[in-house]
Amino acid sequence: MASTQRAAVTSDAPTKNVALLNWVARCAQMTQPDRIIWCDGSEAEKKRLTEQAVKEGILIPLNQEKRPGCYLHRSNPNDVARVEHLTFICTPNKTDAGPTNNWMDPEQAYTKLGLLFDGSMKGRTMYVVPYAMGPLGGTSTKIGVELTDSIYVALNMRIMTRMGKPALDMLGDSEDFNRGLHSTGDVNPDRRYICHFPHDNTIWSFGSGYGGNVLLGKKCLALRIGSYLGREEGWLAEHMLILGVTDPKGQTTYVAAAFPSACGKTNFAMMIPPKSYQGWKVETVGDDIAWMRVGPDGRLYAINPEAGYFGVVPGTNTKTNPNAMATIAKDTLFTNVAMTADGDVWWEGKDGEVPEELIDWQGRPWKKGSPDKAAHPNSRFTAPMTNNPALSPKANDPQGVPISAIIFGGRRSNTVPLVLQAFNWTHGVFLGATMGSETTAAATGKVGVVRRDPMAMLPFCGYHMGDYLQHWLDMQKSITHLPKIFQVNWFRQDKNGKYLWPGYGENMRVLEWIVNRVHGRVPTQETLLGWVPRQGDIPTQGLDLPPEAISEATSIKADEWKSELKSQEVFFEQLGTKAPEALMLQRKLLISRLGS
Ligand SMILES: Nc1nc2c(ncn2[C@@H]2O[C@H](COP(=O)(O)OP(=O)(O)OP(=O)(O)O)[C@@H](O)[C@H]2O)c(=O)[nH]1
Ligand SMILES: O=C([O-])CC(=O)C(=O)O
Ligand SMILES: [Mn+2]
Repeated sequence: MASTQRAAVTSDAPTKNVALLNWVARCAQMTQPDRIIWCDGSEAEKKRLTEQAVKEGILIPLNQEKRPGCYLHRSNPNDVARVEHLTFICTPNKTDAGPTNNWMDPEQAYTKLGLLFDGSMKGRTMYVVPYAMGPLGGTSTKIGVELTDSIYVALNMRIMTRMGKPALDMLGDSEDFNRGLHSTGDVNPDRRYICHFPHDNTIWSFGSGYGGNVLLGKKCLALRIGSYLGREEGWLAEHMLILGVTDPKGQTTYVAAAFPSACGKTNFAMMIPPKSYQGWKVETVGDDIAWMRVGPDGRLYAINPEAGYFGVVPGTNTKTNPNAMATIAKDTLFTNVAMTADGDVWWEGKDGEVPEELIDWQGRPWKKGSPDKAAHPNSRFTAPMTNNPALSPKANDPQGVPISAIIFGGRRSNTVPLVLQAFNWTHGVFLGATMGSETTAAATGKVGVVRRDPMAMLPFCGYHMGDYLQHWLDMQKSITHLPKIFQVNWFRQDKNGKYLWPGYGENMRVLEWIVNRVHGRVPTQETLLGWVPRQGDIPTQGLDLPPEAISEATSIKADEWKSELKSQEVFFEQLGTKAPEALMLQRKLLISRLGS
C-alpha cells in the first residue's frame, strides 16, 4: 500500500485498535478513496455531513418550518427495495446456507466482489462508521464498523444505530467487530451483490444505495449474521417488534411479534389503544428486530439492537399511526416520497386532501388523478427512536425486557384466522415455521403472492432453515418460563377484497385477549388449529363492522386448510432430512385432526 495512504488511515484515526486500523487500510488500498473520514457521531459532524449531502444533491432540504431537520432523498429508480435474489450467504459448505438462501463460495465471492470494489471509491470519500447494535455497554451488544462511500448511509447509520465514538470506545482493542464494506458503485443491478460471510463476521455490499441492502447493521448484521451467531451462542436473532402493554392496574406485559416486511410491525409496536381501552398503554421497545437471550431467572429477555426506525411511509396517517406521525415530524430522512409545492412531503394514505400537484418520488411533476403513485410503495422514513412519544423507558436497558408472549403473523387474505394460541412451545414453533405471507414492496419482485416465510425470517436467516427451526425447538430446554405463542392475521378479506378486521389501534382488542391468556385470566376454546377466543372474548362494541365480519375473520375452512397443508408440505420437503422431527409430528397431528 502507498505509505501516504496508510498515513491517511492512521494519522487522524481516533483509535489505536490495530485490527481495525489494518482492516481499514486494506479496504482503502482496494477501493482507493480520495479521502477517509472517521465518523464520531457528534452533532457538529451531523451538521457538516448534512450540508455536504445537500451540496451534492443527495439530500433535498424540506420546508424547515413544517419539518425541522427533515430531508428528502431520491434513490435510483432501479434501487428501491431489498434485493433477495442478489443476497448471498457465503459459507464454506453450501449445505450450511441451506435451500432457502442463495449461496456463493466465500473464495469466489471475495474474488468476484473484490474486482468490483477494486478502485470503486476513486474520487470519493470513504466514511468509517463504527456502530453498536444494542444499548452501549450491554453484554448482548455487538460492535460493527461499516466502511461506505455513501454519505446517505453514514447519515442513516447515525440514526439507526449508536454510532461513532461511543461505539469505538466500547470496542477498545478488541478484534471482535463485524467488518462491513459497502460501495454504491454505479448502481447497476447487474453489478449488485449483498454477500455475508458468517465465519469471518464480514459483510460486503456492492452496487446498491438502499435500506436493508446497505445499512449493514440492520438486516445483514442484526439478522443474517446475528442469527448465525445466535445459534452458535444459544440465543435468538429475530425479525420481531417488541412492545410493552400496560393494563389499568399498572401491570406491564412484554410481547415480541414476527410479521414479514411491510406486514405491520412498526404499526403494532406504536399502537395507541382505542378510546374504550382507557387506562391501557402500549410502549415501543423495538419495531423491527429483537435479540433474545435466556436471563438468570430462566425467562427470555429481548433487546432492540437498533436506535431508530426505518419505516414504511405509505399508509401512515394520524388515524392509523399517530405515534409514527409524531416521530417523523422532525429530524427525519425521507426516501422516495413525493414533495408538495411548499416543500413538505406527501404519500398515498397521508391525512387530508390529495394535493392537485406534486413532485413524485422520481422528481417528476405529478397531477392528482395520475395512475402512477406519487410516493414509491416502499418509500421509507429514517427517524430516531427518541422521537417516538410511545418509546418504552426500557428501550435503552441493556438487560432487555422479559417476553411473555410471542406472536407470529402474516398477510393472508384467506385461510388464517384472526388469532389463535398454540397448544404448547413445539406447536408454537410449528405455527411460526408454517407461516405464509403475501409478498410486499419491501423486496423487489412480484407483490401479493403467498410464499412460506417461517417466522418472517425467510430472507434473513443466515444459515440452514432446518437448523434454525431446530434451534427454536432446542431453546425450550433452557427457558424455564416459556413465553406463550400466538398466531394473528390482520389481513383477511371478504369476497370484495375488503379487510374484515379494522386493524391498527383496534388490534388492541386482540392484544388484550393475548395478555389475558398469558396471565391465565380467560378460559378458551379448542379448535383443530389451536385455542381461540370464545364468542364475545374479543369485544366488538364501538366497531363499525357488519355482524358476519368477525365470524368470517375468525373462521376455519377445511378446504382452504387442505391447500395450505399442501403448500406447507412443499416447504418441509425442501428442508429434506433437516426438517425437524418434532415439526413433522406436529404436521401429522394436524393432518389427522383435519381428517385429510
Ligand atoms: N389492514 C391493515 N394494514 C396494516 C395494519 N398494520 C399495518 N398495516 C399496513 O401495512 C403496511 C406496513 O406496515 P408496517 O407497520 O410499516 O410494517 P413492518 O412490518 O414494520 O414493515 P418493515 O419495516 O418492512 O419490516 C403499511 O402500509 C400499513 O399501513 C393493520 O393492522 N391492518
Ligand atoms: O430492510 C429493509 O429495507 C426494510 C425492512 O425493515 C424490511 O424489509 O423488513
Ligand atoms: Mn423489517
